[in-house]
Amino acid sequence: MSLPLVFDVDAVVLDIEGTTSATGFVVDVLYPYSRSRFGALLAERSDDPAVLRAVAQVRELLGEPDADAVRVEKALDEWLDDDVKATPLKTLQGLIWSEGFARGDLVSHFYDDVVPVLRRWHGAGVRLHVYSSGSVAAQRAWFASSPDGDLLPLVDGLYDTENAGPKQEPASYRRIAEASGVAAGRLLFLSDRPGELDAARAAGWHAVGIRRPGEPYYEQGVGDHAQAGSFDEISVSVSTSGSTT
Ligand SMILES: CSCCC(=O)C(=O)COP(=O)(O)O
Ligand SMILES: [Mg+2]
Repeated sequence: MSLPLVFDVDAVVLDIEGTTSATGFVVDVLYPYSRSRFGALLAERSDDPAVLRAVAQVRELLGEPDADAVRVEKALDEWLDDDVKATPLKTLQGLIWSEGFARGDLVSHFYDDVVPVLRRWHGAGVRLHVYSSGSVAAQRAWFASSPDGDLLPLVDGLYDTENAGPKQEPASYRRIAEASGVAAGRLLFLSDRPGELDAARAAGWHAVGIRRPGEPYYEQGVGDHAQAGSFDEISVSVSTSGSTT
């Protein structure tokens, strides 16, 4: 095992897929669950403001202002096939999944090392935030319905591509720092994707790449970022002299 990575920060910001949780679970369990329900959602809840807004965003991304429900569903399915993290896809998935979690159809997944470490960091006064392409609604349901019970009390802030912006742009990380009231240099981002780590670092954050065998980005690696194979390899504390904005 490598030496622990040691950070004195006020908050840790967590990516979900590939970092706290298995991409395979998301793709094999959550994606089919949403795919089989898009048609009904578009047909039966076309007046729901969240659905209306997402459909408008799909049409805009397609450049097809008149796309009907069949065309919109086809686009959603194609984005799912290619794991495109399009905001309206994530919004509609979030609506479907949050209802699936509430009904007890779905239970989320966390790697074994994650929950004990999150509890330890939270107990030590480290603030925990989530920044995922999954929508805030999906994140809330994901943390509330874990195999270890409701983990939402551990989490202070939830950020997605709608309220923060794309994960590969430094401006999104600046927005999160501003919204959370934590100075950039007091934030640590954990993610499996090098482009996201680059963007966080460009915004002045600390960043650690999480590399788990079997994950899509494992072979590619995380460039010149510090890396860990599990959360156990990362030590986080909050010094009393830490400056927050
Ligand atoms: C509970 S979020 C579901 C996972 C998901 O749809 C997703 O796109 C996660 O992407 P991430 O940014 O966490 O890698
Ligand atoms: Mg990820």
